[in-house]
Amino acid sequence: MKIVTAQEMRDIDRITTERYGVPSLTLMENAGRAAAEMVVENYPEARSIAVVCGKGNNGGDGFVAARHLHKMDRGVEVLLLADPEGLRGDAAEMYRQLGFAATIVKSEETISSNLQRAFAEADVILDAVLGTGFKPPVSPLYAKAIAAMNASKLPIVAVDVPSGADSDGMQPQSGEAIARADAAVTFTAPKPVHVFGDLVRGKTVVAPIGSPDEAIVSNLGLNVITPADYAAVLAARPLNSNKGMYGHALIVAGSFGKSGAAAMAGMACLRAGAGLATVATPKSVLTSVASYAPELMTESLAETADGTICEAAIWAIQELAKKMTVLAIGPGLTQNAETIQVVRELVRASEKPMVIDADGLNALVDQTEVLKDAKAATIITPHPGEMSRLCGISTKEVQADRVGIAKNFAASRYTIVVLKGDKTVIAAPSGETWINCTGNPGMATGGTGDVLTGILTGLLAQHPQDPLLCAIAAVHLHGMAGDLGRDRVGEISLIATDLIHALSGAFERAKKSLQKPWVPLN
Ligand SMILES: NC(=O)C1=CN([C@@H]2O[C@H](COP(=O)(O)OP(=O)(O)OC[C@H]3O[C@@H](n4cnc5c(N)ncnc54)[C@H](O)[C@@H]3O)[C@@H](O)[C@H]2O)[C@H](O)CC1
Ligand SMILES: [K+]
Repeated sequence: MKIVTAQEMRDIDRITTERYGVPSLTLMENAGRAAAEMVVENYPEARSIAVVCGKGNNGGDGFVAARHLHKMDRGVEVLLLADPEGLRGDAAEMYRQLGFAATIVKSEETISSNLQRAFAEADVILDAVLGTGFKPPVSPLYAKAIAAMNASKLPIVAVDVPSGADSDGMQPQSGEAIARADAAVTFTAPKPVHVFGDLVRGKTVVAPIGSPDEAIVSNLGLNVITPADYAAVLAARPLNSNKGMYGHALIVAGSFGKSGAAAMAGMACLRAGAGLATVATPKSVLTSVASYAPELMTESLAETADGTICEAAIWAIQELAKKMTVLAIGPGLTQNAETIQVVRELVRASEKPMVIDADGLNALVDQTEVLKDAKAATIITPHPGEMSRLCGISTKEVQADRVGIAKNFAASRYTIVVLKGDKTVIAAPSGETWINCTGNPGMATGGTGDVLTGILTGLLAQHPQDPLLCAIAAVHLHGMAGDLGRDRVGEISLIATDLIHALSGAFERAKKSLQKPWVPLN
């Protein structure tokens, strides 16, 4: 789903009205109704809602939401931070249609006590103070309103954007002058703040309000991953399926002391739906990898004195690869000098699509040209540290421009880059770029990267012709599995195998979300 700027959103609204004949008042009606539904869905127990409205169209959405909440038998108090006479256009019309009296709070002296009194009687606050029309700095009156909302203990649902936030900001935002938000509903398409702002604690959803797809255009060139973007991966299988239809993945992984990385990648690959998964691993660790799960096949490789894959294994791996659909190289390999040579030779010569991760990437430091010359599609999955080594810059520099760095590397090495971390970036050689919003800090634990490699390889085994589709699907599902695992065991106790167990739930959640009109971003 495209990310659009505030100005592009205004253009989309205008074009929707001018070219597609949808009145702007209808857009506002749909937006306000979605906001009311978001409150009820997220807080079904809430009996009383305080709707705080500014004087622009964001406030207009608030009036519509208030009318609908009232119709849904909720107690509603509208707190209008302006003179009703000063309302214009659609917002003025929606104010007229409200159907009950609003409380006008426009004095800086009394606003705090007025809002405190209203909040004492409410269960939820709907924040409709400022939206995409906000120009900093926040006026003193609005600043007091935002401070009062933030000081209350109530959950806050943001209409469009948390008030006071920069809609177009591409970095995390914080500060006193921005409303905190526990949930947000935005309209038509997400703005950069919804993806990069780190302002909403809970769910952010995008509600369609009447703009046709053709009207949603953006020059940002950035997309956020949603299940609809990888629906092909979620499709039901034909009844006459056999395992040959879902590919055979070869995972070259593991070393003495790191058998778990190989096993987790292999299991995640199977849980992602690969027909068959074979883990090729040094002789001395084969038994431990094989004993992890009976469904995994294993191949024993010649090894160095350190129990890592040795150069003599290259021929055997290449022979094996001939029968495979896809290859993954990296989890738990170590940086043994011989093993590094194995990786380089495999990447150089492979004729099958490849996922390269972890020590597979460390082996390519100063050798990244090999990616450009690869015979088949490659997907690399570096974390920021690995990316910094591949690019010869510091991790801090990578983190300061994650999108730019991933895009450059993808275009110059002709590879798909999955730059991991909070808000994983996926960049394709074509310039197409995706951002992921699923996942949580609990996933910062050993082995979650191996699980991602496994999921990605499993999807690629099924869809070898579409590596970008597999990359966006794998990253989104992996984050969702992390969220489901977190809901079960908590952020602190989450471990990588929880993600493997939760992957089936992630597939189910993604499929379910295809049925809903609202698009969840996280
Ligand atoms: N498709 C859609 O996205 C739709 C969105 N809608 C909603 O409309 C707002 C944008 O409305 P707009 O009137 O352009 O702007 P705002 O309401 O966000 O704010 C403008 C309003 O506030 C004043 N203002 C601006 N900056 C400040 C400031 N620093 N301090 C105080 N006041 C400020 C300004 O003068 C204006 O009066 C969008 O977010 C959606 O919620 C529509 O409903 C239709 C479809
Ligand atoms: K708002």
